Amino acid sequence: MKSLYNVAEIRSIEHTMAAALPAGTLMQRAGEAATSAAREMLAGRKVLVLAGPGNNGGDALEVAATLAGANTDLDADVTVLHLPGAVAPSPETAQALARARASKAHFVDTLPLGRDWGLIVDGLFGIGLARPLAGDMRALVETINALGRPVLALDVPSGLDADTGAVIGPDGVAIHATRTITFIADKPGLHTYEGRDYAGQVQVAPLGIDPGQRPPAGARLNEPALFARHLAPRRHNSHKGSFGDVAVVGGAKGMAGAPLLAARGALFCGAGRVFVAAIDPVAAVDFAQPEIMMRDAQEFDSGDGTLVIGPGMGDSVTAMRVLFKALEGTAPLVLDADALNLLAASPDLQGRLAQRAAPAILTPHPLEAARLLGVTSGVVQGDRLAAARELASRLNAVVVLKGSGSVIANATGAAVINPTGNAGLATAGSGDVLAGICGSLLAQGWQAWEAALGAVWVHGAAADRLVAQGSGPIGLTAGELPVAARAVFNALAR
Ligand SMILES: NC(=O)C1=CN([C@@H]2O[C@H](COP(=O)(O)OP(=O)(O)OC[C@H]3O[C@@H](n4cnc5c(N)ncnc54)[C@H](O)[C@@H]3O)[C@@H](O)[C@H]2O)[C@@H](O)CC1
Ligand SMILES: Nc1ncnc2c1ncn2[C@@H]1O[C@H](COP(=O)(O)OP(=O)(O)O)[C@@H](O)[C@H]1O
Ligand SMILES: [K+]
Repeated sequence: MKSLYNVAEIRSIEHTMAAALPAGTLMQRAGEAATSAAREMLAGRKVLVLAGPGNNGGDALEVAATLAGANTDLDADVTVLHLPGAVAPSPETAQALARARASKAHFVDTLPLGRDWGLIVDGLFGIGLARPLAGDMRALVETINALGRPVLALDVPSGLDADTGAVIGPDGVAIHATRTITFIADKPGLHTYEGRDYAGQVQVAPLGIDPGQRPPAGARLNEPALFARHLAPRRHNSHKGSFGDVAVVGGAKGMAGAPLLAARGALFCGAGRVFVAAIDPVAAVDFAQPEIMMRDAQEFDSGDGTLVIGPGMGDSVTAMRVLFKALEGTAPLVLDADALNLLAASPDLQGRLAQRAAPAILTPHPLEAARLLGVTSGVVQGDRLAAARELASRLNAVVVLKGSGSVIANATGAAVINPTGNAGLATAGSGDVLAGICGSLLAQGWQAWEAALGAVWVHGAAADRLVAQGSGPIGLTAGELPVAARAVFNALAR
C-alpha cells in the first residue's frame, strides 16, 4: 500500500522514532540515503549544497560531509551555501555542520556565479516551512531554478507545502527539483496540484522505519491493488446484459460531442449497452460509433441502467428536469459538468443527492468543485484533499476532484491521489471520457469507490500510453482516449 502521510502524521512518527534511537540517527540515515541518490544523479564534479536554517539544512550538511569526506571514492568538488537562521540549530544539525566543516567541502556566503553544477542539493526547507520564501531566499530560489541544472530536493522541494502541493504563498516560489528524496514516508503534496511539477521523480527513504510499525495514513496513492478485486476475467458464458447499461444524458444544442465522448469511454471500457439521451437530439445515429444508441432525453427511461449525467447538458429547463428525475430515481449516477453546475445552484437538489441510497460519483474540476462548495477555485486548489473530502461528506458521494494528481474522496474521509496521467489530458473532452469510464465500471457492478479509483487510474494510464507511443502530450485528443483505455483495461484484467 502506497501511504501518504501529512506533516502532522510525519512529525508524530518522527517523534516516536527519534525517542527510540540514539540522538541524530534519523538525520544521519537521511544523509546516507540522500547521498546515494546524489551519487546516482551526479552530472559533473561540482556539487552545490544549499543548507537552510533547520533540520532540512542538517540533512544537506550530512550529504555535503559524506560527498566531500575523507573516506569517499568520489572526486567531487563540494560547495556549501549555508544559510543559518537567527535561532541556534538543533543538536543534530550542529553535529552535521561540524562534520561538513571538517570535510573538504568549502563554505560560501553567496551563490558563486557561472558555475556549471553537476548537481544541486536543495536542503533549504523541508516540512518546517512556515511562510512564503521572500527576500534573498526568494531570489536564491529563482536563480537556482533559472540555472536549469539537475536538482535533488531533500524531503520536499523548498517552498512547496508537503500537505497540499501548493507553493506556499502569497507570491511564493519553490525549487524545481529533478528528483525528490522524501524521508520516513511519502507525502500528499508531492503528488497533486503543483507538486508533480516541483518534485520531479519521487523516491521514498523510510530511514529504517518499518512501514508496518507506522500508524495508518490519512491518504494514499492510487494503484490497481485498490480496485483489483473487480478485475476478473470475463466468463465465456456471458452476454451483453451481463455488463450493464450506461446512458449518458447531455448534449444540448452545440454540445453534441460531449456525451458521445463519454459514451465511447463507457463502451470501450466494457459496458454491455450504451445510450446517449440527448437534450437536443441532432442525429439518429453516430456513424463513427454506431454501437451507441441515440435517444431523446425527454422521452428516455433508463430503467435500472447507470446514468452519466451532465456532459454538454447545458442549464435549460429540460436539463434541470432530467437531473431532478435522475436524483429521484434509484439508478447509480455519475454527475459531471453541467449537472454539477445545476446542483451547485440548488440546495434542494444537493439535499436530494445526499439522501439517496444508490451509489453516486461526482467528477468536478476545480471550478465546478468551487461552485459546489461556495468558494473560489483558488481555495479548492489550495487544499485539494480537504475540498474533495468536504464535498464527499456534504453530498454523500464519491468525489473525483480532477486535475494534476486527481483526488478521489468518499464520505468517510478516505482520500486517494492518482499518479497516472499527464498534461496531454488538459484538452477539451477528456473529462467527458472519464465520466463515461466511471459509468461503465458502475454498470459492470463495481462499487462506487472502486469504480472511481479504477476509472481515474485507467483514464490517466491511457494518456500515459498515448504519450509513450508519441501521440502526446501536445495535441493528444480526447477521442483517442477510449481505445487506449481499452488496452490499459484489458492489460489490467489479464
Ligand atoms: N527531526 C527529525 O527527526 C528528522 C528531520 N528531518 C529533516 O528535518 C526537516 C524538518 O526540519 P525543521 O523542522 O527544522 O524544518 P525546516 O528545516 O524545514 O525549516 C525550519 C526552519 O526554517 C525557518 N523558516 C520557516 N519558514 C521560513 C521562511 N519562509 N523563510 C525563512 N525561514 C523560514 C524556521 O524558523 C526554522 O528555523 C524535514 O523536512 C527533514 O528534511 C530528517 O533529518 C529526518 C529526521
Ligand atoms: N495536467 C494534468 N495532469 C493529469 N491529468 C490532467 C491534467 N489536466 C487535466 N487532467 C485530467 O483531464 C480531465 C479534464 O477534465 P475536464 O476539466 O472536465 O475537461 P473537459 O470538461 O473539457 O473534458 C480530468 O480527468 C483531469 O484530471
Ligand atoms: K528541501
